[in-house]
Amino acid sequence: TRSTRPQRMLKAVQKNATKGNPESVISAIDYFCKHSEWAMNVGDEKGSILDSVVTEVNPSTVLELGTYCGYSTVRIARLLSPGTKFITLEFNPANVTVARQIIAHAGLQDKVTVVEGSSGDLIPQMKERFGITTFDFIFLDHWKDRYLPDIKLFEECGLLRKGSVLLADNVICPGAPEYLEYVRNSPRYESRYYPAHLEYTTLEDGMEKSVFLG
Ligand SMILES: O=C(NC/C=C/[C@H]1O[C@@H](Sc2ccncc2)[C@H](O)[C@@H]1O)c1cc([N+](=O)[O-])cc(O)c1O
Ligand SMILES: [Mg+2]
Repeated sequence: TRSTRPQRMLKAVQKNATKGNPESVISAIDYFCKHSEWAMNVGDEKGSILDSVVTEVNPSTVLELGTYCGYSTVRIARLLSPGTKFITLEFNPANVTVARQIIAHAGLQDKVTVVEGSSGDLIPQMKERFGITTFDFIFLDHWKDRYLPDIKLFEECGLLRKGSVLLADNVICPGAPEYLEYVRNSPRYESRYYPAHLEYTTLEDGMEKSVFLG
């Protein structure tokens, strides 16, 4: 049967990227998406914004929602200090399989744990299963209608501390209007919008950075 887009992306990485070289994995995926098949990776423009926020926060604990093929996982993991706890959640087992191989090709398999399951089920398990008390940095890039329920879940589970940073992809396209309304109007967050474009296109998109105030 026909291969899937994530499988074809993995093949492109294995063919064109140097093992152990995260930059070459990032470039190979961006090249594949620009010249072969569009895919919903955060991309190079928004990826640079992600890089700058991760670098600024220099987190000790990181959570990513929506691994997909591992592109943003590699972008984040390559910037982390040794000993940082990084967990990424992915619902689709086929994506887990591809992501783990792309992360391994970058040589970053020891920097991140890819957990199969849905954020709604796994967020309440973070403390007991992974010994996490609070997250310093959270990247939201999964189902857009899960952004709002999941940020509320973080609050309920006591997983945010004063200064925790949440960065959300796609707040314009496809959009997460209820999430935006919440973080921009809640007195418990300081929010800032980073304008950009939908990956590999000229369509408007952007990322919202929200700092939990405690
Ligand atoms: O739909 C988008 N992203 C949803 C991503 C979903 C990913 O996360 C899990 S869902 C899940 C659920 C619960 N917990 C963990 C993972 C899916 O299996 C997929 O791997 C999207 C769409 C566009 N676009 O242009 O259409 C552009 C983007 O940048 C996007 O991120
Ligand atoms: Mg996205």
